[in-house]
Amino acid sequence: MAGNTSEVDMMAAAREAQWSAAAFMGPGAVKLVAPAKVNLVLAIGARRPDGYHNADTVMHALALHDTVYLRIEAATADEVAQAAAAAAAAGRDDVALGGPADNLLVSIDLADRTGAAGSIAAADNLAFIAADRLARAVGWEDPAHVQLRIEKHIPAQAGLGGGSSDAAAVLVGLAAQWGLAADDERVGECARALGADVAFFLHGGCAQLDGVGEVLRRRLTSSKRAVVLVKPAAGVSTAEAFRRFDEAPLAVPDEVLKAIENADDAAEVPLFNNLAAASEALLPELSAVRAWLAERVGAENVLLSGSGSATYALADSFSQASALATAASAEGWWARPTTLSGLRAAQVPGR
Ligand SMILES: C[C@@](CO)(OP(=O)(O)O)[C@H](O)COP(=O)(O)OP(=O)(O)OC[C@H]1O[C@@H](n2ccc(N)nc2=O)[C@H](O)[C@@H]1O
Ligand SMILES: Nc1ncnc2c1ncn2[C@@H]1O[C@H](COP(=O)(O)OP(=O)(O)O)[C@@H](O)[C@H]1O
Repeated sequence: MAGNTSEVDMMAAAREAQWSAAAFMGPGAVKLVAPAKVNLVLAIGARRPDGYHNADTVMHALALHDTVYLRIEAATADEVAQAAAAAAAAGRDDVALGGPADNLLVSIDLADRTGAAGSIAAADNLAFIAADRLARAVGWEDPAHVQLRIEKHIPAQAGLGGGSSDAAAVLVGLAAQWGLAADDERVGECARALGADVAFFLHGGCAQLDGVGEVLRRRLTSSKRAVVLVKPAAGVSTAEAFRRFDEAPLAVPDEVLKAIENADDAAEVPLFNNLAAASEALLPELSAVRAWLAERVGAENVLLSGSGSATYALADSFSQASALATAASAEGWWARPTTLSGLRAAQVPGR
């Protein structure tokens, strides 16, 4: 039985390697890095009439990242329409049609590397929504097949911004492929409209944002400090965390706001998150993760990232982060050692 399983795994791995090489080598294929983030500070304020909350946040990119491959194949309008009809008839949900003239047939191959495979229909994938929105914003009407392969190392519903970062990477990749300037304001507008987290990933590193968390205020000097991420199997829905927050909103102490304003360097930012209590109320296991980490690195170095369900702890060294990840895995939690980083959603040079 064990022999069979490993044979099957090897076949799957070989097929996947072949698929990947065949589809994404050669002209027109690009490789993009889509980093995760943590919120060093998440200071949630008042609820606005549109349902979103004012948020003052300091985000930091991580070395942990998804990898997004993008390949565009020119096609005729008829070919796109026929392929879309065939995919719909076959009930395929890995393909979605977008663009201002229904001119982009986007296929998404999601390869899970987190060990917690979740399937997302292409039409719901933020990577597709990003492509669709950007094509509409710039009036890109050329018919084409857009092939995306997303290797997911960032778990979903973790507060690590994986979906948002994939979306930012697609914006960056398509903008380059379509000859838009790197700072074309329509790219930034699409990012801000896609969700509160997407805009950060266009800047990356360490940055302070306000608005609902999508408006860049300023950049801070980034850090390379080692970090361990620990996440229970269950995720937290961001929308639900905010609903719970509204039942008992927690104010942000003035000292926190002052400390953010005075910090020029990520290392000077005190960790703070007034959404964490709402997420802990939704998922009590988060308190256990927090207590477990606090005992090992001190409570001041431990925080829930965004709405969770990943908690991060700043470690003294990468080997300490690795040892903590091993011990946390033994508790049954998903855990990874990584570092804070200066990464942003970007094309890998030479690809
Ligand atoms: C809380 C934060 C902190 O970085 O991150 P995550 O934990 O999701 O990673 C973000 O503000 C989330 O950003 P993002 O994940 O892009 O959320 P969105 O899709 O924009 O919003 C999901 C839902 O959360 C609520 N929401 C989000 C942001 C905000 N400032 N106020 C809100 O009330 C809204 O109900 C919205 O419908
Ligand atoms: N490319 C994607 N990767 C992960 N999740 C995605 C993606 N596109 C859409 N989603 C949806 O968005 C939800 C939240 O995204 P996620 O990356 O988990 O961010 P966060 O935990 O930071 O809010 C997921 O539960 C999933 O349903």
